[in-house]
Amino acid sequence: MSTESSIELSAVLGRLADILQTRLPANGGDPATSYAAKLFAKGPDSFLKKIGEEATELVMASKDGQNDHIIAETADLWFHCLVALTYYGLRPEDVLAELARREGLSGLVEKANRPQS
Ligand SMILES: N=c1c2ncn([C@@H]3O[C@H](COP(=O)(O)OP(=O)(O)OP(=O)(O)O)[C@@H](O)[C@H]3O)c2ncn1[C@@H]1O[C@H](COP(=O)(O)O)[C@@H](O)[C@H]1O
Repeated sequence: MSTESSIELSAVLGRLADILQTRLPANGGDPATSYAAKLFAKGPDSFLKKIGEEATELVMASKDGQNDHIIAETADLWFHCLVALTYYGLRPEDVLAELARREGLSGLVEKANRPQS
């Protein structure tokens, strides 16, 4: 992936997070006109349940192997994850920073170095 498209990726997520911020009850989000505001008004169980559902739908779409369906379900999952991040006062940039921190660190090595419990 080129640097340009990765910058656009961050920009899209950042813009969506900015919009979600305006949907919080404290910022005047209106459940009558906004799906995100409706989720925030209902409370965390509403969007946490959606994350579970969308993850399951992504698994099923992946099993079917239809790319457009996989993309749509991933978008739904990412959207609801962003709703959760916003609710908990976090930003997509926080997640991207964590992924950047992990860059080049093999998952196998990281797991082997975890403290024994
Ligand atoms: N990216 C999205 C987005 N992706 C998915 N969705 C909604 O997420 C829901 C997904 O739920 P399902 O597919 O399960 O549909 P459903 O079964 O009818 O949903 P439920 O009734 O079970 O809740 C649908 O209502 C989609 O429209 C989204 N809603 C909003 N956005 C973005 O968020 C912005 C703010 O949206 P509002 O808060 O509605 O103004 C929009 O401008 C968009 O950029």
